[in-house]
Amino acid sequence: MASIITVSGLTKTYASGFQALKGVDLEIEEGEIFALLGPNGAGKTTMISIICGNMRASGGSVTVAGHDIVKSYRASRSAIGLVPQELHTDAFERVIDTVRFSRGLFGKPRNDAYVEKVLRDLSLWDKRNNKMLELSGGMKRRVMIAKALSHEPRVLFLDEPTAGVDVELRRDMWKLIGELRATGVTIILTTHYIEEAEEMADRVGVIDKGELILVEEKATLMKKLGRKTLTVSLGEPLHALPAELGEWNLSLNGDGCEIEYVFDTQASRTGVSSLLRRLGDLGIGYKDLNTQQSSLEDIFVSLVHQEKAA
Ligand SMILES: Nc1ncnc2c1ncn2[C@@H]1O[C@H](COP(=O)(O)OP(=O)(O)OP(=O)(O)O)[C@@H](O)[C@H]1O
Repeated sequence: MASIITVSGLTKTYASGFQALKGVDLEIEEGEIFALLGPNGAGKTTMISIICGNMRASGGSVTVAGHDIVKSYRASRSAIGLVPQELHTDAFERVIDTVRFSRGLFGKPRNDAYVEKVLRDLSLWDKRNNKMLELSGGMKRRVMIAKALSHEPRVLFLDEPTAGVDVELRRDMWKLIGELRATGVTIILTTHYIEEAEEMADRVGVIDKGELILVEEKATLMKKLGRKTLTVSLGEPLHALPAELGEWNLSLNGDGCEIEYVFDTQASRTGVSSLLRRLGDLGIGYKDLNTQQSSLEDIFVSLVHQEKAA
């Protein structure tokens, strides 16, 4: 598939001397949904701000739809729709006017049929004459998307589209983004939520401390991330793990009162039932069992570790 965005050797050093991007290379394919994951301060917003032309890079280059973002700023910027994290619109403005106004900012001629299509696609047509202050939070978010789509961009950036929204609204937003992709728009979203990447993305990039440490097909990444930790609370503390438990990768914690087993949830045999059977055979009794999915933070930590070790 053809690339719609090419990022090469991108660096950013802020005036303070802080290096927020340390040479990022990335190709975004036309028509895909790409999720950019990263802990706070990783450099996601810095990278998006540079691609969208809101901030200057210190080094490297970016092209959007074939246009260099510095030499052909207007052409590259008009290929992009950006949905920022914060909602900022005039509370007293009508929905349809704010969307038309955004289109005008890009020098595009008025096109009522297109604006109607965008508003209908986002289920906002019935609200077109409402003032922004009369809308719910979810509707306001959809207006922000309508504004970003108003000038017919080929790429849509969504910066944490579901930060701080409830589960139901998050699911609506995922459905909506899937529908937008079906219209041919390439979508790049940043998120802290692994479920969001799992639900929507075709590919996932992980950025940490200004470096893109991994870019992978989602299916491959989910396989790697499908880890859980089983904690077995023992009836009696153990001084050491018996040799008979050597075939499982276990650790003994909590002053010998807990056995921890990290397993791969995608494996055909997780080893959980055989471990519990072996504990029974050895006469090791337990009071409680608890499993925990690796958190996004654990995953980052383990990815960063793997990267450093490699
Ligand atoms: N204007 C600035 N001057 C100096 N340092 C900055 C500036 N803006 C951002 N930074 C630093 O650059 C790093 C990357 O910030 P950025 O906002 O790109 O991260 P992020 O991945 O978007 O984080 P978050 O998930 O918290 O939004 C952070 O350490 C941040 O403190």
